[in-house]
Amino acid sequence: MAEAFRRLALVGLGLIGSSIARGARAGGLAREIVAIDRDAGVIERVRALGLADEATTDLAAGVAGADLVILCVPVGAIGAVAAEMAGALAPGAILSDVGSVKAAVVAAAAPHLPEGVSFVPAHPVAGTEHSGPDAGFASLFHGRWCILTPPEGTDPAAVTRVRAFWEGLGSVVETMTPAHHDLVLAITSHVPHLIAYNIVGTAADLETVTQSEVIKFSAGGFRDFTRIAASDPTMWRDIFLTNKEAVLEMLGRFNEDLAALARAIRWDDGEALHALFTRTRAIRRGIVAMGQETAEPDFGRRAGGPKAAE
Ligand SMILES: NC(=O)c1ccc[n+]([C@@H]2O[C@H](COP(=O)([O-])OP(=O)(O)OC[C@H]3O[C@@H](n4cnc5c(N)ncnc54)[C@H](O)[C@@H]3O)[C@@H](O)[C@H]2O)c1
Ligand SMILES: O=C(O)C(=O)C[C@]1(C(=O)O)C=C[C@@H](O)C=C1
Repeated sequence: MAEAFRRLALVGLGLIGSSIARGARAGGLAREIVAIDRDAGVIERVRALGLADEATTDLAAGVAGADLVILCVPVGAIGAVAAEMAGALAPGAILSDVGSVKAAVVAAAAPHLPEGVSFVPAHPVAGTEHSGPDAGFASLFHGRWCILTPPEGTDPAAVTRVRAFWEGLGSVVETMTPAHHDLVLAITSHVPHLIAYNIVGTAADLETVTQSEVIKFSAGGFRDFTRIAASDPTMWRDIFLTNKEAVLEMLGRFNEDLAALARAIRWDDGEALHALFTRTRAIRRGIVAMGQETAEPDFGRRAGGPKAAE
């Protein structure tokens, strides 16, 4: 079993921060857990739920003496939080985060970090459409990827400890560059969310279909989109604004393929439609056969999700 951290400081006790708190406690991954959130109401809930040994809105006091600090705030807030707490970090501490975008997080946080603090950015590829400390659960990361993107020159011992921490939470850990991470997640997570936000918005705007009809007849496919489109607005605004280039690149490809589909429909090209739908069905069946519903495309690396890789 991984060596437990002495004092784990979690900044931001929403879905992800509170799931880490629950999982770290269940797995004995930290001797002491301190919860820090700028929202006093969240701190109150953390206390009521008994998620941490200490809970505070005071960032500097909370991170003082911690040997692992994990930022679990929206991506757009990470730079400011890193700047505010930098002076309070203990020498030898490891700083990490869980942001859904990595290059922008590294650029925003790294310049503020004092000598002797190792930075090991992480992204657990697991979540739900819910937010806040009540939404978290200890098994959220079980069997799910956690991607580490340590900047060049990061102390390998710090990377090893963060890897062991995430494995202790049940994740399967992989390391890659921030730029590669952002490209992969643009197509597997960010663009799908954009599509969901867009289709639900379009349906809600239709003049010939009233809001109540959208709700009444929503079933199957559309209902799945509404779940994703219920995801946190602040979190997703920040993701799109900080992973702009990769999202626009993938959106460009998506738009081209969508135009080809529209053309096939217009010109009664049933063969083209059938060929694509057959290919996509085989992809889904392959994923299910591997026992991993949420496998990532391999981008020339390897096919399948964590379970397939085991
Ligand atoms: N929700 C998901 O599915 C998911 C999955 C993987 C990673 N992430 C990433 O995890 C991070 C947190 O997401 P979440 O879903 O837990 O969000 P959340 O909205 O549930 O929680 C965020 C918490 O951060 C707090 N916060 C915001 N700004 C702060 C600041 N400046 N100082 C201190 N606390 C602050 C908020 O009060 C809130 O309690 C984001 O960076 C997101 O990209 C989310
Ligand atoms: O399952 C969901 O609800 C999610 O949106 C989780 C999801 C994803 O796209 O898979 C969303 C954002 C995160 O950065 C990681 C995971």
